Amino acid sequence: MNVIQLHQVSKTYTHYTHGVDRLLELIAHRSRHQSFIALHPLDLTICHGQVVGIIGDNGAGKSTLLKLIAGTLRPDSDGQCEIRGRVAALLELGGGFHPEMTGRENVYLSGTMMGLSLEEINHLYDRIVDFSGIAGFMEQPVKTYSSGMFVRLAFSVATCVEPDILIVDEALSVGDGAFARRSFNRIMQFKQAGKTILFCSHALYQVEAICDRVIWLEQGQIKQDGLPSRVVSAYTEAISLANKTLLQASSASTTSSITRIPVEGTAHFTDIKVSVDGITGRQLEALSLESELSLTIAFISDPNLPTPSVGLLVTQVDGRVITSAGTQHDGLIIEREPNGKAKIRVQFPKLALLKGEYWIDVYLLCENAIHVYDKATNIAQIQVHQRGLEQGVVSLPRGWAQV
Ligand SMILES: Nc1ncnc2c1ncn2[C@@H]1O[C@H](COP(=O)(O)OP(=O)(O)OP(=O)(O)O)[C@@H](O)[C@H]1O
Repeated sequence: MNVIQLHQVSKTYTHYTHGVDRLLELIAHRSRHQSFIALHPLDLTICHGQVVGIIGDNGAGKSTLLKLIAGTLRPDSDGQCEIRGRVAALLELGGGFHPEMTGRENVYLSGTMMGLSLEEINHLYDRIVDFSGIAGFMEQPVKTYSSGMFVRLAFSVATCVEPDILIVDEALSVGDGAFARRSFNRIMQFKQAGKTILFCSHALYQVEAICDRVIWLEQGQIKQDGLPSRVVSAYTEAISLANKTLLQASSASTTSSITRIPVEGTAHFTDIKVSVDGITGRQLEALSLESELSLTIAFISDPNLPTPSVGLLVTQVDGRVITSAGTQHDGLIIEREPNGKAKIRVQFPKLALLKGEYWIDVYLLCENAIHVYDKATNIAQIQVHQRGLEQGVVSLPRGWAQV
């Protein structure tokens, strides 16, 4: 059954160079704006129970598309959006909340706007507050909330009202780690319960892990729509070279041996060392099929959490993933100290990469290797040299025979 059906839906925004132009336009009845097509006319059908990821560069039109589906934005006049079922959307921080009203009042307001009766909201109220974890702030105006508190409450409302369609726009990247994990688990429960989910994120790994269909938007048009593995890798290939040119570790914790105790429900790296043939560094040289690449990875985690898993990616300069490895996939059971600390090593003897420049990204993930607790991207750059003329990026183990 189709629950979302868009027919020739587009969105054009009006851009004014100066704020005052809007007023002058009204007074003088002369156009002082430019029209900007954020979304070109598109047709889209989403079936009940599909988990659809929306990916694309900044400004590609992802949020615009989600807002049109959520009904918080009107399409241009020719388009038609048909939506079946109750929609709960987490689109912008505090979107739908009234800043002057208290958390409690906003819960009732949001519930009413989603079509719930007073009795239904009364019935759900404690559950919403309980999941949000901000019971002590429900009588305060939400304008006093931090961004994390906004997300907590908005997420609780959106998911406790049992929507048929859940729309999540990057919301999980805000909020603290423990809540991010809980909300992630809740999304997975929705998926298991067969709900329809639209999930927009720049975290491609998560999109691929969660979704069963991915739509790649480019400059307001659907560039690809299909299986996550295909669409995500096509998108990754298209991401510009510029993304990888700087040696930047995205997590400050990667090499600095920080051992602060993690917040409840979270985990983070405390140290990552990358070495080739015993030399440790962030810019390393290796000899194809001879050198040994080794990573020593230390992390600390809330001891009450299931033991996290660790994954790594070897990528090329354009972001293309060459290979990956993970403790969960490889069946390593990491042993932690009672305080939640652990240290592991992975070795790649006789490095099978051929000549070229490679980068290493390391991820600290939940026990199912989906939710990301911490990441260290571009943690090291490996320049691989080779003796022979073998072509490509990897050397496959092989056997030749005369037959
Ligand atoms: N209210 C608005 N008024 C004018 N232009 C807008 C408005 N909202 C979005 N745009 C423009 O429309 C384009 C698409 O924006 P949109 O937020 O949908 O992109 P996105 O793919 O979600 O980007 P990001 O990944 O950065 O969130 C952008 O160029 C943006 O500047």
